[in-house]
Amino acid sequence: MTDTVAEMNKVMDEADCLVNEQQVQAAISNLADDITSRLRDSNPLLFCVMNGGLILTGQLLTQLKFPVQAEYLHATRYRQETTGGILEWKLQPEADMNGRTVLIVDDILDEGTTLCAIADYCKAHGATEVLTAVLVDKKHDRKAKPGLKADFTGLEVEDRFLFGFGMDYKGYWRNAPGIYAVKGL
Ligand SMILES: O=P(O)(O)OC[C@H]1O[C@H](OP(=O)(O)OP(=O)(O)O)[C@H](O)[C@@H]1O
Ligand code: HPA
Repeated sequence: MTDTVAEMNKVMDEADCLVNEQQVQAAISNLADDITSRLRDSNPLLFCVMNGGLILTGQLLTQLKFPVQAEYLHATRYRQETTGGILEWKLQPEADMNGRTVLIVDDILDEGTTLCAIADYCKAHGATEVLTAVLVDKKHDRKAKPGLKADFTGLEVEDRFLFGFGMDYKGYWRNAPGIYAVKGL
């Protein structure tokens, strides 16, 4: 076993499970119901925010009960760190969003810098309405704008460094089937 694999297995062994798989699945189903009620007649263009939004988007999409046009974009600011830096666009959206309702789907709204920058980009490129959906909103008062919230939030979770269901710790454990907090962080 490589040192990294051993380290990451230790991270999981020592982590606190804050939300179990069943609770996450229930939150995703609730999100899907709320999004369906709000957007079923809006012909929205959905963007998955890679990489973290991958798992939520996949699980959400099959539960949305209307025809969805799904695309992706890639913006990142944490890389292998546990604090965020400057947002780097790795892939800007290619789809034409002029005159469209856009739904941005991501794993977490932490400080909210990422979602605000993506929403600004979409508005600047002609989207008439930009809505955001996240699995997790982290509870703290360091938001990019006071009181910042996503339009659709699955779960509110305490202010720890999280992994699982799309969220990574040093690039690992996005695949963890629950929401976990790293020991000591
Ligand atoms: O609300 P914020 O404080 O801006 O943080 C949230 C963002 O941070 C994570 O992405 P990250 O930069 O780690 O890239 P990744 O999705 O590739 O892991 C996460 O997936 C969100 O996109
Ligand atoms: O707590 C977190 N975990 C993983 N990725 C993140 N990106 C912002 N906050 C987090």
